[in-house]
Amino acid sequence: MELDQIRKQINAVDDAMHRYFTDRLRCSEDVAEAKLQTQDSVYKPEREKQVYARFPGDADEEKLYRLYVRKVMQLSRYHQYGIFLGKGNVDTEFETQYRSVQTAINERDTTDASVKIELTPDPQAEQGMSIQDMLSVLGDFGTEVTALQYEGSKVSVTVRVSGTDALESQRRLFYMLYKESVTYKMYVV
Ligand SMILES: C=C(O[C@@H]1C=C(C(=O)O)C=C[C@H]1O)C(=O)O
Repeated sequence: MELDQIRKQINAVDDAMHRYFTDRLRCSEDVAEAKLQTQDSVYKPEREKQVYARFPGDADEEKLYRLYVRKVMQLSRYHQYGIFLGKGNVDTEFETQYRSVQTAINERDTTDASVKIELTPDPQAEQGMSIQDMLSVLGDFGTEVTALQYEGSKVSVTVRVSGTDALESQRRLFYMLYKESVTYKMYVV
């Protein structure tokens, strides 16, 4: 088959995947609404395990599909955190930390600030993401990581935040890290 023809097929598959992805995200929105009603949490590791378990094979297609679905679920959670925050549903502890970072950035002469996030990821990822997942998500959304330190079970990630607008645009990302870590502290350095 001609390369052009195969690429047309790929485009058609991409169109279908885009439609399915959007459908899945709509379902995820409905789940978020239901969770908001019952004050339930976004991340459900047991459910995610069930999702993987439906595709248990050892073939490359199955293994790669599980990795793909992993990313899809990460984005699905990110989307749900957006819905939670959009409805003002945010943990007080996070809000306090976020506000003090905001104030500190406001009080600076320059807009260029570094925010240090000290967190403890769950080694078994029962609570959420591993540090590798977190770095991957930070990278996905264009957050610049300027330092990374491992201190026992804790990790310190320093990120560049150029002003309060930049902070606001990263709020959801930081909230996701907060919700999916065992401990979380962020401050301007
Ligand atoms: C959609 C849900 O929320 C989260 C996202 C999931 C998904 O995208 O499949 C699965 C479990 C949760 O971590 C859910 O709880 O079903």
